[in-house]
Amino acid sequence: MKMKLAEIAKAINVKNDITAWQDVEVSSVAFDSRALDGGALFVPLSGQQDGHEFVASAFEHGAAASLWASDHEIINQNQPLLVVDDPLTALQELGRYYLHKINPIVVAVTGSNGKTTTKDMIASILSTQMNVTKTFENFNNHIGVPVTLLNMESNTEAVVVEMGMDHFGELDDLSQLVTPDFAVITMIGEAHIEFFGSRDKIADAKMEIVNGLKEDGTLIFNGDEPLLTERAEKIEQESIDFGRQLNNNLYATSVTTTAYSLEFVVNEWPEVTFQVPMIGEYNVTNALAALSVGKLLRVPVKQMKAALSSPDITRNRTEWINGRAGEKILSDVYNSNPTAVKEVLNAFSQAETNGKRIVVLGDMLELGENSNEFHRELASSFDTSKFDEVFLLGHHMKALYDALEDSYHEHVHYFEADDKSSMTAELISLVTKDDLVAIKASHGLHLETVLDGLTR
Ligand SMILES: CC(=O)N[C@H]1[C@@H](OP(=O)(O)OP(=O)(O)OC[C@H]2O[C@@H](n3ccc(=O)[nH]c3=O)[C@H](O)[C@@H]2O)O[C@H](CO)[C@@H](O)[C@@H]1O[C@H](C)C(=O)N[C@@H](C)C(=O)N[C@H](CCC(=O)N[C@@H](CCC[C@@H](N)C(=O)O)C(=O)O)C(=O)O
Ligand SMILES: Nc1ncnc2c1ncn2[C@@H]1O[C@H](COP(=O)(O)OP(=O)(O)OP(=O)(O)O)[C@@H](O)[C@H]1O
Ligand SMILES: C[C@@H](N)C(=O)N[C@H](C)C(=O)O
Repeated sequence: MKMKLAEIAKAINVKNDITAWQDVEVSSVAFDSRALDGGALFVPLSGQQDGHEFVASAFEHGAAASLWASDHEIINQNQPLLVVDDPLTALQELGRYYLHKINPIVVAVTGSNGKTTTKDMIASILSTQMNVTKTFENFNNHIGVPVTLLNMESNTEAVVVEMGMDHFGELDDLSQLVTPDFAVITMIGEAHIEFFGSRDKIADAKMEIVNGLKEDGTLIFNGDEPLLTERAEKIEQESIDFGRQLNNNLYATSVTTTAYSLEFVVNEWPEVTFQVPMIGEYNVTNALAALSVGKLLRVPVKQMKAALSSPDITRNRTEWINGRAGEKILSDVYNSNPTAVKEVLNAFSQAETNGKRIVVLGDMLELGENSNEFHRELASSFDTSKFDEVFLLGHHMKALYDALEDSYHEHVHYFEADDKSSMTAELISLVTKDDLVAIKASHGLHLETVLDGLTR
């Protein structure tokens, strides 16, 4: 973004006189003084600490201006400060203003699983013929979405916005903020079910993404999910479905999978074979969602095929990386929930190896009162013929450990959540160059530290 403070002051109803700084130009927004580009507009947000404590540091690191909450006493009157009631609200209002100024096509993506991957695939497809801005990594909430909007360059033609939620009302707010032309729902799983109680309620919350959908907009949804099909039939806007069942608008045929790639044909283009360099048959479904958007925006199929053959995918989403001992690690440590774990284990079990298949799982969080049952149920994905060693970390994984002990004996290893170092040490002692390791846990377990131990 490039805007002068005079324009920003009007857009977000600034309380103070900024005439002295009206021609100061900002070229980005930032909420962390430790990670900002020169010329940024700093937005002091409240977390464990008050972001206002870091405004001076932001200026030292090159910020051109900063928002400032009106209930905070101004310490330095000589700096370009824009006084507002609430910096977060001001950030969102500025995002809305800038979105309407640039006026790109807006694609919003949500779903229990597959949001980030599908967002990346859509952006790769649209980038073959448009200037595209997409959500940075997983910046998908009430802070991340306005930051995404404000990251747009002035020539942006399409913005692909990932939208996350873990409570009712959050997608409503985000959808009303971005007013999408296309709203994509990847699937309904059990992520954050602790705050909803059922998948049915999760589906209700996910459908909030339609609340801001333009009248001539389109809902693109996973037609294999009855909870979505029954809700999509009730909306006013157009809706089209995708999925593996043959009654979908777009579906895949002749799918072949390896540990490193997927190959499939889609009903709409029987003469084309798509290749995606990723593991996990669920990524065929994500690709079908992305192809649905590309088709609606008339991207030529050859361009879509090329885009999916080398998509720009965010890290730590079922990606293969090399371990220090020569092993190959399937890293999926950003987050976890039952459907995602089952999908990854299924894919991992098909990966060829002359060595051992080692599974490392950390707790799946926010699953509510049935959490232990969700963890115990993962046992159905295990078989000593598929996986040779199992490492489990965290309080809830004890339920899975108890379920596997009789079949795995000394080949199942349990560790408390605060004992990652012991698990890492035992893993390192066990792994050899021919082995494959799959590693997955909820964000809160921070298994990336175990990954570091295996790769550094
Ligand atoms: C408010 C904020 O910025 N938080 C970030 C901060 O967390 P923390 O509370 O520790 O901040 P501090 O108290 O340390 O500092 C307060 C502020 O001061 C800034 N600051 C600090 C020190 C300093 O030297 N200079 C500074 O400027 C600091 O930046 C704070 O602004 O730091 C964490 C570590 O970097 C960040 O992770 C944290 O960011 C929060 C989580 C955030 O929301 N970031 C968004 C940009 C974002 O989109 N993050 C996504 C994850 C979003 C997510 O969890 N999505 C859910 C679904 C939606 C759930 C929704 N209900 C929700 O609440 O999010 C999902 O399941 O996907 C990401 O990071 O991937
Ligand atoms: N369509 C899908 N169906 C089921 N599981 C999926 C699907 N797509 C991805 N996954 C699983 O979810 C994990 C996270 O994928 P991705 O980051 O794309 O989803 P996300 O919705 O952004 O997740 P999060 O909300 O945790 O960031 C993958 O590594 C895989 O285990
Ligand atoms: C990323 C964040 N919203 C999230 O999903 N947290 C869960 C509980 C986790 O820690 O994995």
